[in-house]
Amino acid sequence: MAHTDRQPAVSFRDAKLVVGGRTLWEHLELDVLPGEFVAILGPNGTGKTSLLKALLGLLPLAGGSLTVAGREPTRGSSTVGYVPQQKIFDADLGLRGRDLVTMGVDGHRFGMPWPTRAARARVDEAIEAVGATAYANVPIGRLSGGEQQRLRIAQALISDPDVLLCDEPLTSLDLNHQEGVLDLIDRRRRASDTAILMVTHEINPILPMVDRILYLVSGNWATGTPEEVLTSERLTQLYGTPIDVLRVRGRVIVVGGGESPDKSHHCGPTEVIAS
Ligand SMILES: Nc1ncnc2c1ncn2[C@@H]1O[C@H](COP(=O)(O)OP(=O)(O)OP(=O)(O)O)[C@@H](O)[C@H]1O
Repeated sequence: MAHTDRQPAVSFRDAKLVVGGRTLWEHLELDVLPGEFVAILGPNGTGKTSLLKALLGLLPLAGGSLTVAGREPTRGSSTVGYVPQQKIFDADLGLRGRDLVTMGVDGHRFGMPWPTRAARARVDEAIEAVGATAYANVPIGRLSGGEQQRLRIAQALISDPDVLLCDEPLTSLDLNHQEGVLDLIDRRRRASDTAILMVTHEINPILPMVDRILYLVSGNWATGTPEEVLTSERLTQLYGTPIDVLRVRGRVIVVGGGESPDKSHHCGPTEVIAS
């Protein structure tokens, strides 16, 4: 549960991001409080991953300001944990899950050749916390998608970050593994007040734990609770084309009409957001 009396974990003020000469979004105003869970939605190419990169200090803003735990984001900071989009590791890669997690110690994501005894103990703890002890010494490319994802989460959390960024962490996971991964993330934010920003094309699996949504569309954006943002009126306004939001047995289905935005989504032809 978010605490309103503390400084925001993340704060965008009149923020503008330009990538490759194109303005992805601008005038963005968003505070994310400690312990808050924010889902970032929108069609392909609207700048969701780029927003995470700005938070990681990898992309500078073209205007406005951005702070993470009160400071400008810097590359490699241990304040921010990052679970990147899933990439398949080569089965012949020598890297073990344990090595991957070790790279997360103190934000040194690109290697830590000689971990100290204390670092090794932290790695063991982080691996145990995600339930990955049994396969931590197996080459990571031989593990299932869900097992790999647990180890990525351990890597992202080992530096005890204030903010956890997740880029489509549920892609290619079955329902069981989706639930396992979400449970890990949700437990963490409850136990440590970690703010979560999760990019996703599938809102339904995370709907029960989402506090707010940031919805990006073609340079425009909307923020609010799921009930506020996921309405036909709000999304029609945002997309500039008729959109219907349906609620079916607790699931949200967004249906575009005419020049529908769903063409640019990963989902089926009529469902913009659905699991
Ligand atoms: N380094 C770069 N140079 C030029 N253009 C880039 C660069 N990185 C990203 N882009 C472009 O910026 C736009 C936003 O990319 P981004 O990955 O942030 O989108 P996204 O909303 O996360 O999309 P998706 O849902 O497909 O993952 C895209 O058009 C992309 O091609």
